[in-house]
Amino acid sequence: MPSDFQRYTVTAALPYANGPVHIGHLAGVYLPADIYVRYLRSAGRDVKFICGSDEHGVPITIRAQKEGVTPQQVVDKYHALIRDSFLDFGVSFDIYSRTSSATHREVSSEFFLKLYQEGKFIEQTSQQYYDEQADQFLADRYIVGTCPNCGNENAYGDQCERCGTSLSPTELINPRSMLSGNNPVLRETKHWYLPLDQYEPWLREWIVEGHKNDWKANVYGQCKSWIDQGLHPRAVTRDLDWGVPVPVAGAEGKVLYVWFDAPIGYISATKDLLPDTWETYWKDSGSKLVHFIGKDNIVFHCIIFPAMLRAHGDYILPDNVPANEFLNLEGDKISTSRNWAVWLHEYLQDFPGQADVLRYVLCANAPENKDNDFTWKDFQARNNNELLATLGNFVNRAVVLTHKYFGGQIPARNELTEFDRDVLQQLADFPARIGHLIENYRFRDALNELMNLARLGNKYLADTEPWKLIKTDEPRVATILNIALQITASLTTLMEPFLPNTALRLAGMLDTEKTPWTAAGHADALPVGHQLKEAFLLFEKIEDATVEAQVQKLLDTKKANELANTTTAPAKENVSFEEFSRMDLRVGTITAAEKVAKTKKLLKLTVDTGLDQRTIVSGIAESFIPEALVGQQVLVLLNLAPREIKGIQSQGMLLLAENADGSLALMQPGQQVKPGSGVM
Ligand SMILES: Nc1ncnc2c1ncn2[C@@H]1O[C@H](COP(=O)(O)OP(=O)(O)OP(=O)(O)O)[C@@H](O)[C@H]1O
Ligand SMILES: [Zn+2]
Repeated sequence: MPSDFQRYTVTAALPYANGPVHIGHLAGVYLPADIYVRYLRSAGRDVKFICGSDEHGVPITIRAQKEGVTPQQVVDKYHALIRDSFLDFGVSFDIYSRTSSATHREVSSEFFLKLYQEGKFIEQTSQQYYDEQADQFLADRYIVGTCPNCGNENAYGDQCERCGTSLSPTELINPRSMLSGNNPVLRETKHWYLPLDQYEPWLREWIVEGHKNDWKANVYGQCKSWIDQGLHPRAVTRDLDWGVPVPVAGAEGKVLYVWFDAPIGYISATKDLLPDTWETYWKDSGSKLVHFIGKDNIVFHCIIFPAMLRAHGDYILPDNVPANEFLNLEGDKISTSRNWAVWLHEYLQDFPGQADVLRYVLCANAPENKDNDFTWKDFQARNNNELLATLGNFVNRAVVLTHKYFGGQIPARNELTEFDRDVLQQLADFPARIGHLIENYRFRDALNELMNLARLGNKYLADTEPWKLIKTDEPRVATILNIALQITASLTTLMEPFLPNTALRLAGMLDTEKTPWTAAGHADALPVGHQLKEAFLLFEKIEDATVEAQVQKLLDTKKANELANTTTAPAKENVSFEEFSRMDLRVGTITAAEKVAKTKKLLKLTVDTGLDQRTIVSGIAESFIPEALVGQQVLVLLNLAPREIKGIQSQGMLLLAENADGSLALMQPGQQVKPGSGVM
């Protein structure tokens, strides 16, 4: 479906600058956006790729307070980290701006002011929660309480993260201030609201009627359900001191709501990029606006922001919002606060030069229509079995054989067989097919088609077996390798949106320039006699140990989270001193230790108690190696009634501390003491 748009304005969700980028962000938003844009550029379209950090809002001020720094310091740190890791990953933004910039303040203020002056807002005074100790209104996440929907005791003032319900602070049961922990009081405050209910008929016509067929089912479905439920006026200002000040008199101490200012950030970033011509990309109906986002941002990009743009009147509306579902990690929801993520900057450090492997895996497994799971095992398998065994192997064979038989020069194509013609015809069809899929936001299918071209190449070489023919029919081998190399040249062009670094390296090996999309699919991309550079491997095998180390890192995180979450057991009832003194607690020295046969947990210990050498059976085999226990001093309860365990008479008990993860630690005297010393 070749479009009649003259230019494209492509945005990717502004990352919130209170944490680094993880693989969920990439798979959901930045990678598909980058593939789309790289393809459009290759196809010769006029496109601007816009992004930047979202730097306002309550989570940032809360984080700053916790860390004892200013909000500006928080956003400076994460803005730089996010910007640099995107760059290393090859996300080819035309601009990566930020909403704390002067341009943004100006553009968002003007936007608000125009709507204000034209009477597009409702002004409303209402009762809102106020923390008297902190002397502050409690916006959004500054207030927590019990969710009226699911009973979660830690729901936020704007949303319950457990059941996903969007809330207003006054709906919370038993509200508490995040600042002081106190119960807040209600106070009057004035805010401006965008009356979304007034836009409902228009939104219904534009989305429910107008985009039924071209928007993704998950996006369309969510929008329709929001509209069907009925829309309500939404406050676009907050009582807060971090953000764009509300630019009207009498609004001191108020800022624009972060979800009002953030999408305007796309516009201000475009203005930063193109101070003179930015308006063409936002106001000319020949511009196609596409927002790449994850599913939790759908309502903001499909309902609220379009209503804002419509209220303003000068702007175009998004042509499509191809939102993705969520990527999970090893079966669990990715979470910044629980550190359950593969962080982009860490990946780039752990896998230097292998950004494309992650790009490949995240695209092949992207959550396009449903939530999906990233596992390290799948990562390894896709690298070793697909990138290396299919794509890398084909290219390597074609180039190595050409060096071996023809000194690295493209050999002449001689008489063609039926098979050759068929393969060349198939080759010719790939660019349009892949391009069509990308233009329809079907990136997984597009990548699979790219791999189908590599599979075609592999099959062609496997079926024609040039390494066998070389002794008898050199002209035939020349034809075969010529065709294999034409496929390789097309692969270079067609892989660029997905695997830009590999495309560059392969172009180096073929000694060609970067070619436009239209140059792919041709039988004469590489002229006869053209000299290739030396062959090298495009992909490396990823070993078991490498992915095991990554899995271990996640297991460590899981353990740390469990430890942090376990609650200390409640206190037991009091005992009298008399009861306590009846216990004969002593220091003993372990003189021998061995595993009890046919058990997993039991060790048979011999302990020197000062009175005797006695046998104690203890369930500690999973925490200690027997040899390491010999010579250790331990606390022993001597007069615990003897008991037979697995046929062994056990006399007494070792005292141990148990960690939340079940691991055990010996209770030992702080220094060596005589065996049999009493404990009191
Ligand atoms: N696991 C995920 N899978 C797909 N998309 C995601 C995922 N996590 C976040 N996104 C998307 O990435 C974009 C940027 O996310 P944003 O910076 O707002 O962080 P977030 O949604 O708060 O994520 P997190 O809570 O993990 O930090 C948003 O459009 C969001 O929908
Ligand atoms: Zn809930």
